[in-house]
Amino acid sequence: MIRIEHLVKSFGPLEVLKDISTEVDSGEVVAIIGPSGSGKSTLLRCINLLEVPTAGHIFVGGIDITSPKCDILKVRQNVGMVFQHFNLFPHKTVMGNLTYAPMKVRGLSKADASKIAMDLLNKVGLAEKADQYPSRLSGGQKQRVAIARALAMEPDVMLFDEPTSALDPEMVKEVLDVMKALVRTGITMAIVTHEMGFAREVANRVLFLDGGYLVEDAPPDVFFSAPKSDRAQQFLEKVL
Ligand SMILES: Nc1ncnc2c1ncn2[C@@H]1O[C@H](COP(=O)(O)OP(=O)(O)OP(=O)(O)O)[C@@H](O)[C@H]1O
Repeated sequence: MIRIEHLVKSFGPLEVLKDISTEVDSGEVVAIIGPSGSGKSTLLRCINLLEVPTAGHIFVGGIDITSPKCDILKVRQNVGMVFQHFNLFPHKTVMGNLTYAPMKVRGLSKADASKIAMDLLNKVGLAEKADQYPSRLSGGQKQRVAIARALAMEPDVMLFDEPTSALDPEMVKEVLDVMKALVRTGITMAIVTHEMGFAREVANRVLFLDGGYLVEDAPPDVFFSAPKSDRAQQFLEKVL
């Protein structure tokens, strides 16, 4: 579903991703972990072109999204993203947040977009909040709306950039539970996370980045119990 070939990303003279190659199969769930500043968010953001790679290629569903001919809006339609700070539209209701892009970008009628939105709000347990504005919601509820909003575009791939980092501890579980339910639907997911227990439980693979290098790419049982590199061992000693 996603193939990354020799990806390099620089910000001016600073090379933050260094020759990264990996693949994510359809239905796979990949956790991206590593120390602060190692390039995790930048890697994720390259997959929907929020960051434009400096070199290398990224294929999503067989399409080279790094080709100059590629339509960025089409890519983003197929690759949903959930951010740490929710990024909901503050002046739209929950329903308005969910129906905006499906109507504007996918050209759905209001009735069709509303039906998809209501199904999703039921799935994330927030149907009764459809007419509320984001400012009236808790952080956990906002993040569940953000997940539903991304899903309303019916993407093939979902990207999560530290989706629970900005939440109070008691709200982390409700968001992780929604994500676990999503995993069971078989959608392809890439998740930058500091939640090691969650990564261990739901991911098919762990990508460990350090200093812009993809240092390890392994199943969670292997990575967490017997990391190959010193760098991953040191990291795990600090976080587990
Ligand atoms: N837009 C930008 N302009 C310049 N430098 C950037 C930009 N975005 C990221 N960087 C730098 O790239 C490096 C990698 O950042 P990135 O946010 O990808 O790391 P991360 O592993 O996600 O970190 P964290 O866990 O702290 O979020 C850092 O040195 C960061 O300062």
